Amino acid sequence: MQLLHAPCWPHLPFQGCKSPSILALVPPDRFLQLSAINFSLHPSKLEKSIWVSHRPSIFGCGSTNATSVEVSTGTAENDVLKALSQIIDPDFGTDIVSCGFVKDMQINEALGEVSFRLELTTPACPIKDMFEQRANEVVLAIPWVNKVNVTMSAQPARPIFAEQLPEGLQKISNIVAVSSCKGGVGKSTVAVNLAYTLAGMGARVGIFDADVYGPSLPTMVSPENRLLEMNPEKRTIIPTEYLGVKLVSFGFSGQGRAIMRGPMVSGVINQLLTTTEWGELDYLVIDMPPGTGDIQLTLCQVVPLTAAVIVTTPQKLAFIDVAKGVRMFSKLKVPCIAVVENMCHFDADGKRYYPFGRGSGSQVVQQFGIPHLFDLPIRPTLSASGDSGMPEVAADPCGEVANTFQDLGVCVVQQCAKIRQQVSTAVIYDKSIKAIKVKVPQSDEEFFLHPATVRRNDRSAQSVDEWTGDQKLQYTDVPEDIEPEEIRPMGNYAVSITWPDGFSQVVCLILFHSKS
Ligand SMILES: Nc1ncnc2c1ncn2[C@@H]1O[C@H](COP(=O)(O)OP(=O)(O)OP(=O)(O)O)[C@@H](O)[C@H]1O
Repeated sequence: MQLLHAPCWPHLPFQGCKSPSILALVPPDRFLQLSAINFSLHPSKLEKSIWVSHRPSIFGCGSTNATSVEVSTGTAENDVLKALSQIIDPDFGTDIVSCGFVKDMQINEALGEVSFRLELTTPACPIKDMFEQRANEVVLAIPWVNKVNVTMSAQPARPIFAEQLPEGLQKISNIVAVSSCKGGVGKSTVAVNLAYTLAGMGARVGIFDADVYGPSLPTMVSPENRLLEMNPEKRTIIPTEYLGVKLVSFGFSGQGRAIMRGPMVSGVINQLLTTTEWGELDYLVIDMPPGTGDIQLTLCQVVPLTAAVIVTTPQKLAFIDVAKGVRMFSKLKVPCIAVVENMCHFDADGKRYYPFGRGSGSQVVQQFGIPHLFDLPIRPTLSASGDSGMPEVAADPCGEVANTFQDLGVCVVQQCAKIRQQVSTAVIYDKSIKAIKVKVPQSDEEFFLHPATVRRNDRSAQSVDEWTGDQKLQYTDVPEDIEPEEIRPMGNYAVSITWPDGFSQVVCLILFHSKS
């Protein structure tokens, strides 16, 4: 049988990580052959354990634990859950109960009082008010209910292998790269205004200006403190802040523009990014240096990027550059979620002009299957606000530019949540048939794995001696009827399975390219 070739995920911090089990992602027909072969072996002989099929797809912002309705199953609870299941998350196309948003339900049947929490993965969820309002409405419509108390919360998804990341990055839920392949197309303008839009939506946000040669951030914002402070004991950098957004740029280091060679630049960027005390952030927006060379590649490998937004201008020539950027992210397995076509038109004398031509953005969208395209017109105010140190979306939050950024912000929030959700809905435990169910997104196909086999195939240091490779966890140590207690997504490409003995098994989802 032909073996499958597994590409590595260079942007994930696997180095030094204690060999997690691998849920390899293979075409469904391969899965059955491989699983049969693997599972017929004694676990000590297994190199990689479980084989699952999966492809990236879907999006939304609810909690990512699809099996976590924490209620008993009395009639009253069933009434409430049934009512709540009428509410469909428009992004996931699934009801909020199946999505696992409903938590901590408490019911006092005698008084007709119901309380529960709707847990989302991001405080910036654009439809959180709709969820809250509809949840109140549908539960109040139950005949025996007199009072409903809905609380909203957000449980930001933890980054993959958080403990393996540099300390400063450990509490950042989503890292979004804003990239262009040419300079001067408006990448920094988009990065800064996107970041302030996300902050305006209620998220905790940081901006990292990774352009060492020509940092734009110091011009575009006006923090009181224009120099980064160091924590001398921890040897870390404390970001400066403007209008509630944390900021780090080489331009705030007091060293002006850099005259450095590529490897030095990479070193400086990585040091700035990873030694910063970012604290808890929902989104870190990275204003990437223009281009697709070593500096950009190294940066992508150091940080676990959730997604990328590509900025371009309408010229035909720009298309070629953008294509390079999309290919770079694709190689690094970072999903490109949106293209912003900047300076696409301007309005004058009641007419619309397209000074750089039309169609390059839509060509990118079509050719590379990027789902969203945003047009940003030429606006003197956008340029002026950039130069004045006050982002346009903050200066004029109801203006046309702010509206476009609001749409982009909603897109980023939804896409980031969906990227995580695809992992959580890809792997869940189906208690009724006592099997770990693995769903192939964008298809009806599913696989069922025997929980004991999954547990036995763990390859972490707790189950296998790291030095000798000898099996520590013996086949008979795992009861045949073991059931997982919880399956949680970790970052884009892994789930953590908690077992009754408290052991937390990290299982990676890795896309396989079949060499058939
Ligand atoms: N839509 C727009 N309308 C008017 N001016 C704009 C627009 N977008 C960007 N600009 C202006 O164009 C100039 C370049 O923009 P910006 O610095 O964002 O580009 P960049 O791609 O980040 O450039 P670099 O690669 O050199 O950092 C800035 O002065 C900015 O204010």
